[in-house]
Amino acid sequence: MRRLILIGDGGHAKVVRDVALSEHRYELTAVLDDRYEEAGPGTDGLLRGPVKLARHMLREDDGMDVFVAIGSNTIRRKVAEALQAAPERFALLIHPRAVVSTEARLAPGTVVMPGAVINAGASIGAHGIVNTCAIVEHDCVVGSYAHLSPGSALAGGVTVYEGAHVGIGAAVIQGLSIGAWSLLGAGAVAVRDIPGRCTAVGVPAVVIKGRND
Ligand SMILES: CC(=O)SCCNC(=O)CCNC(=O)[C@H](O)C(C)(C)COP(=O)(O)OP(=O)(O)OC[C@H]1O[C@@H](n2cnc3c(N)ncnc32)[C@H](O)[C@@H]1OP(=O)(O)O
Repeated sequence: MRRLILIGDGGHAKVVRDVALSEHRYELTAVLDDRYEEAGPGTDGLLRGPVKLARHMLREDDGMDVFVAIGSNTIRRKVAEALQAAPERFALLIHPRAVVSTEARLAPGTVVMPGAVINAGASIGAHGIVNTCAIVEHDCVVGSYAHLSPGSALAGGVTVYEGAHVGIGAAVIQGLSIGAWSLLGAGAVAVRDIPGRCTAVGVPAVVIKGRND
């Protein structure tokens, strides 16, 4: 069984940890987060320590992989890039009760939460989050560092560009795109393409502001 370092010890990481354990492919070894200044055992016996330990641990142990379990798309990218690890050292975590087509492609560093459905021809980029019960219909293309929140739905052939966040319960009708690093608000319905680096809300979704983060 390979060993796994989880980076991040917040709410999202709790759920990622459940997914990792439910797959029985990994033995969880360490939970690293910059809230910990020193390395030491946590109450659960796992190593706790700052994120900077990860690079050394990965270098020293070929049987160890890593997963960046940080909910913020921008921070997840920053931390994943700083690790400078080969793509295959980033775990791909899929909950056993997610439904993923054999004709879908998922990149390393991505997590698929329970109840999510990813249909044929869809692809999910690296370090994505397909959250609880999200639906990714056939032929969708989801970029790296994107987050599809719980209960969100992409109809067929939707493109979600890098770093975009589709809010909880939001929907995108077929063939449209959500621009890079944009946020589609909770419960919104996109009926037109949403440009990059903006926040759009409502039904139908309209852009309310730009985003610089
Ligand atoms: C497991 C997990 O927890 S995964 C995380 C899932 N989380 C989400 O999906 C959160 C998505 N975030 C949202 O929907 C947020 O409300 C945002 C990002 C759209 C807006 O947040 P902010 O940038 O802080 O804007 P703010 O709260 O000031 O709202 C701006 C205006 O938009 C309205 N608004 C905000 N969100 C929405 C929404 N989802 N739908 C409709 N209108 C909205 C506000 O009422 C406000 O209107 P007003 O100016 O007339 O008063």
